[in-house]
Amino acid sequence: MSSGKKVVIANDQGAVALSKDLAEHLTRRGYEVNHLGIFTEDSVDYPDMAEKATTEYLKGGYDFGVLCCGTGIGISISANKVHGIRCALPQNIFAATMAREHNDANFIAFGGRVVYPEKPTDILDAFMDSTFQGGRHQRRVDKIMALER
Ligand SMILES: O=C(CO)[C@H](O)[C@H](O)[C@H](O)COP(=O)(O)O
Repeated sequence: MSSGKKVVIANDQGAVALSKDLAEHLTRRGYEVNHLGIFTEDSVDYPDMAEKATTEYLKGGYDFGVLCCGTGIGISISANKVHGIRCALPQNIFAATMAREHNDANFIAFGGRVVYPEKPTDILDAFMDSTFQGGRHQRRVDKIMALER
């Protein structure tokens, strides 16, 4: 993961308001945010947005990526098909912390039509303020990545 404070974010029509909130929050936290859209509720297909964001991320220089659709499910499934991407879909602050500490996730997904038990911005904070712990978790992440081959 890069040490740069740069994030790529993309969404479909199911999360226009949420992704705007998250992008603004990231900007307030000092991140350079590359928001690829969409910015209106005109219908797009979430795999296309996942592809755009992961392609941009893999060019390098990004700390992590954020993906949003109605549930977060379709866009995270799509992102996880891309070589080198580990996209988490945490349901709360605890899971977001673990996504980074144990899974070394490089993308986080949210659902704009989901009711979260905690503020999505707090869940995002937990993700970006946590660090991969390595050790036994490195072995498991290596095994995840070996599944791509
Ligand atoms: O991927 C999803 C579900 O897994 C998202 O919720 C999408 O945003 C949703 O499927 C889009 O639905 P829409 O009715 O076409 O807006």
